Amino acid sequence: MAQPIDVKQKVARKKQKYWNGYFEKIGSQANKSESRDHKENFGWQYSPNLDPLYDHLPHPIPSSSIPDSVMEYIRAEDEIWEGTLSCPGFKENAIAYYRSMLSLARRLTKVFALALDLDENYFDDITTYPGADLAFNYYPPVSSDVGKVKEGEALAHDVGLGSHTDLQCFTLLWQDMIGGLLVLNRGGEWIKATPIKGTIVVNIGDFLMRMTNDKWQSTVHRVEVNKTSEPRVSMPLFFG
Ligand SMILES: O=C(O)CCC(=O)C(=O)O
Ligand SMILES: [Fe+2]
Repeated sequence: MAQPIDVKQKVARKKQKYWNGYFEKIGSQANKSESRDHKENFGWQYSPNLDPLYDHLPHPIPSSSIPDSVMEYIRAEDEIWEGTLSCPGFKENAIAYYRSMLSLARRLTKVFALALDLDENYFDDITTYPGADLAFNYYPPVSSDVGKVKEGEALAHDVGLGSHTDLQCFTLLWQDMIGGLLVLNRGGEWIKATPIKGTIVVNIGDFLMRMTNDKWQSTVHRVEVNKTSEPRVSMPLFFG
């Protein structure tokens, strides 16, 4: 994110058809009743080519090895990686992280299945080609940005990322030690998800809420505007 804007715009999401690439600051608004989001991010969508489950196949995986009914839902746009090559190691490290999170997510589906009194392999068949999207979120310190806040929007109402639930089954969220993530508890109070070193936050998403007939509820959460002097980084994997 420290790259010049023209380098980042080379991989701009608006040049892509799907949710792949770089999204500029104040470019999104997760909740229309709150401010635009004071964050930028780089994200990408699932590709079987990155999935450890298919390491035994030749790469790139021939499309004949993937069912047509799956191919039509693959949203990866590999050209985004070309535009990141000026950052040595970025692509390799990003993909290594993605692959470990994908493996962890699959292990967690077994824990969830057992917790729901199901066979531990219950989710295996429906996660062979999962929705698995990763984002690197970057929340710059907002003090230097205040002048750019839309007129009429009080800073007190500004958010890093507006209140929302995640769409997929669950999210594995790594966050740095800056803090700012809030979750809404069942009593309607916003609770700080204070960062704990070496841990990740697991949020239930809307699909799992639907699949469990609302027994497990998707977590409403948001991120406060970053008023510290350091940028904040988080890395969610949305899995479903
Ligand atoms: O940055 C965070 O802590 C939360 C990110 C998030 O909720 C999202 O990207 O959906
Ligand atoms: Fe979220």
